This record gives sequence, structure tokens and C-alpha cells, in this order.
Amino acid sequence: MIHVHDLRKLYDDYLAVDGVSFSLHPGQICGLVGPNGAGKTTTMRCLAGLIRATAGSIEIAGGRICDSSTQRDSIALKRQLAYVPDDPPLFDDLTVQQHLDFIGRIYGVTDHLAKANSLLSQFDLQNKRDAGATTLSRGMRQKLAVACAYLYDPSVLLLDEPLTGLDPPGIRTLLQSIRDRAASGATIIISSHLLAMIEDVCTHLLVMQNGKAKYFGESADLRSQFPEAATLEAAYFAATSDHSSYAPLPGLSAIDPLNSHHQVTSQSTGVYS
Ligand SMILES: Nc1ncnc2c1ncn2[C@@H]1O[C@H](COP(=O)(O)OP(=O)(O)OP(=O)(O)O)[C@@H](O)[C@H]1O
Repeated sequence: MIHVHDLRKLYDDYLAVDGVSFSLHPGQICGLVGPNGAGKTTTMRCLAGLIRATAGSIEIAGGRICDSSTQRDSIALKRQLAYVPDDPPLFDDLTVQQHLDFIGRIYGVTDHLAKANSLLSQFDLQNKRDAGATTLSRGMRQKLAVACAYLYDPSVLLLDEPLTGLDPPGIRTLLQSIRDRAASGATIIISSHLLAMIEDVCTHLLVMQNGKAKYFGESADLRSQFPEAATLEAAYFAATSDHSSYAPLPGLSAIDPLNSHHQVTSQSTGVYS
């Protein structure tokens, strides 16, 4: 569902993402973690097609998210993914209900009103139905953005710091909804600094540092590499410590999905402008 091979992103002469590769399949939930400036948002934005990768390939739902040969992004492909940034850009002039109506219409969601009602109820936004976006709290904005993303049932969800600003019931609802979406076949990447919060929900982890993938694999395997680490947070500190005895294999990690699950062919490796 998501295959990323040797992704690189240069901002001028600064290499923000440096040769990141990983693959995820339907039903998998990947926690994207790493220190500030590690390259998490840049990676997400490349996957979402919002910024052009400098090199490497990104395949989502069987198609390339960007194709350097045509310089065109596939609209059909983008219908299959949703990216929710950490500070969701809502429309100032629209109410909560109007956001959902708008998304429902442009994505051609059948029965979008009923779905919108259900999402408003799920995220406890019913009493804000007629509120303008500018009057919403930080957490409400986050919930509305997630509801808009869920409305068209994308098969790939990219959630950048989605827990920021949510209250404890909101966090619980969101994490359960992520589990439910994955159980229905979605592939989900969730970036977060709240390791204890995402620990139970993630099947996989991508640990980034200085633009590189320090680890990619099943969550349980990261813990098993650091048996002395009682929590995911402790394993994270061990994996990102300069003194860590953990040495990532060339190009990737001990659990290399490109070798164990899906071989990316040289044909699928493109270089973007
Ligand atoms: N538009 C840009 N132009 C130049 N440099 C950028 C730009 N966007 C990000 N960077 C740099 O790229 C690096 C990675 O940034 P990115 O936002 O991807 O990190 P992050 O892992 O998401 O960090 P955080 O956890 O703080 O959100 C940082 O050094 C940042 O300063």
C-alpha cells in the first residue's frame, strides 16, 4: 500500500530526508517518531504529494504519488489518501457542517450527510455544527480535520501530530478510530512525540533522526532489540542515542520490509526534479 524507496529531500543545500525506505501494507499502523527536525513532517509532505521529493520513489495504492516523467500528480491517487497536518488549515468562512458538506461533495461521497453526522457525534462536535472554523478550539480544529479526512474513507491516512491539543477522551476516541480504520484495511502513518500514547496502537515504527531512518520494523522488534528498555520511550532513547550499540543495517534496519515483504524493483525508483 505504501512503498517508499530511498527518499531524499533537499531544501536548497540542506538534506532534510536522507535515503529513507520502508513499506507498509493494509491494516498496518506506523508510528513515525524522532527528535525535532528529524524529517518527519518533510517525509509526510512528500508522501502526500505536497512537496516534491528530490530523489527516490513513492508508491501509494499501486501508483506513484508523483511522477517525474509527466510532472503530474494523479488526482485519482490522491483520492485514496488523506494528510492531516499538525495545524490543519481550515476554511475561515465555513462552519463545521459546511466543511464536511464541502469535502463530501468534492470527493463525491454518497450519503455524506449521514456520514458527517456520525463523525460529528464520534468526535463530540455535534454542538459545534454551526460554529465557524475561527471560533473552534485547537483540539476541535484537529477533530474536524480528522473527521473531514475520514469522510471519504481514504485507504491511506497520514496523521501529523494528531494528538496535539486533544483532551483525554478525544485522544482515546482518535486512537480507537485509528485502530478501527486499520482493521477495515486502511494503512496509517501517525507521527507523534507522545510515545506512550501511540505505543499500543502502532504495529510498526519508523524512527528518524537527522533525516535518516534509524529503525523501521515491527514495534515489538524495536523493543526486543533493547531488552533492557521497559517502554517504547526507553527503546526510542536507546535507538536514537549516539552511544547506542544498535547499528542500523546499510540502507535500512534489521527488519527490512523491502526484502522481507516487498521487493521494490529498479523500475519503480524514479528521480524527481
Ligand atoms: N521549507 C523549509 N526550508 C528549509 N528547511 C526546512 C523547511 N522545512 C523544514 N526544513 C528543515 O528540515 C528539517 C526537518 O524538518 P521537519 O519539519 O521535517 O522535521 P520534524 O521531524 O517534523 O520536526 P518536529 O518534530 O519539530 O516537527 C529541519 O532541520 C527543518 O529546519
